[in-house]
Amino acid sequence: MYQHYARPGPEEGGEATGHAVAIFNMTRDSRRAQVMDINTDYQRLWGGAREEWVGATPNVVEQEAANQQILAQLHDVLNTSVEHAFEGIGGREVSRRHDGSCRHIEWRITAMGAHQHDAITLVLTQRDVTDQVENEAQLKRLATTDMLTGLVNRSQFDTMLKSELSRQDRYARPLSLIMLDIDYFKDINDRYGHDVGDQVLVEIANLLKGNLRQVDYCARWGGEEFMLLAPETPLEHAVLLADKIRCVINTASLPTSGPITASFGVVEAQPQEAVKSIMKRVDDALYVAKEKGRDQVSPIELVTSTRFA
Ligand SMILES: Nc1nc2c(ncn2[C@@H]2O[C@H](COP(=O)(O)OP(=O)(O)OP(=O)(O)O)[C@@H](O)[C@H]2O)c(=O)[nH]1
Repeated sequence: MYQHYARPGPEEGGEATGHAVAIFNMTRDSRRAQVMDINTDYQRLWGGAREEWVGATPNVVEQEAANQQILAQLHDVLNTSVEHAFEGIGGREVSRRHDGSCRHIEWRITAMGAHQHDAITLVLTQRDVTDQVENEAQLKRLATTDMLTGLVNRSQFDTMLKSELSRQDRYARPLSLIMLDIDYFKDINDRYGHDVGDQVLVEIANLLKGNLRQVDYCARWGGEEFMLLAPETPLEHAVLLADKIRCVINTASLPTSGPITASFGVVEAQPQEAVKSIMKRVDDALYVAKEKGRDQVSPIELVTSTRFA
């Protein structure tokens, strides 16, 4: 719910503009918190007149139960802190402002002085960090998404694969990886132009998304290559899945005159297998599908040692 502040940061010393502030007190024997004063930004955030707030319980967060819980925890921390040792608590929550809008509010509570007559005066500071949270989310999306297709990109897929491999090891569950590559994609670009090529990639990405389970992962690996990761799926089922997608692509109505085909490599993760190893095996399997004439699925058992022996 909240965290202790180790030490105030450099910009956290005073009441910066745009910070909602409430000064309140709390007594040792009761969990009751009573507002002594508020600033206008606090009024802007929570509504109400200053006179209504004085004597009322401060709003750390909007939700009544969560607010009570924070104040109860604050009381416990204050009662167990050695005198002068309370460095503050804080957190970040989504709260509804008085105007009805939902905002990310960062808050912290620090002491204004030591206990006096068993009461302590505290300062609640709140800052609207919604823009910052949304910018961070947008940056994360940009860093992990392939801009053309909207699928996750290669580096994000690497992270997912690593984590799924360790989960598969931890719980000894099957996990399969499918790599697919559109056949003769260069010809599509050459014949219809790069824009149509891009459109084909987008439509195939949508077909992939539409034919996978929610728990499966789908990424654009680069160019005309895609990766599918299917948790809880042994090799035989992954081969069936790959073949279903192969047929879907074959029969899809795409912005080209003839059908488009794709080749598939399929492998199931081995116990304790490293990312590098499974990637090499799936790439080898795809190579076999291409060598055998394309428009087909090649599971790892069919990979002969001729190329890599
Ligand atoms: N339109 C478009 N083309 C791309 C994109 N990325 C890669 N390509 C093209 O994809 C083509 C891949 O060609 P190749 O690697 O020769 O493979 P291929 O023609 O599909 O042949 P096979 O894989 O052997 O069946 C190249 O012409 C690349 O320029 C992209 O984002 N958009």
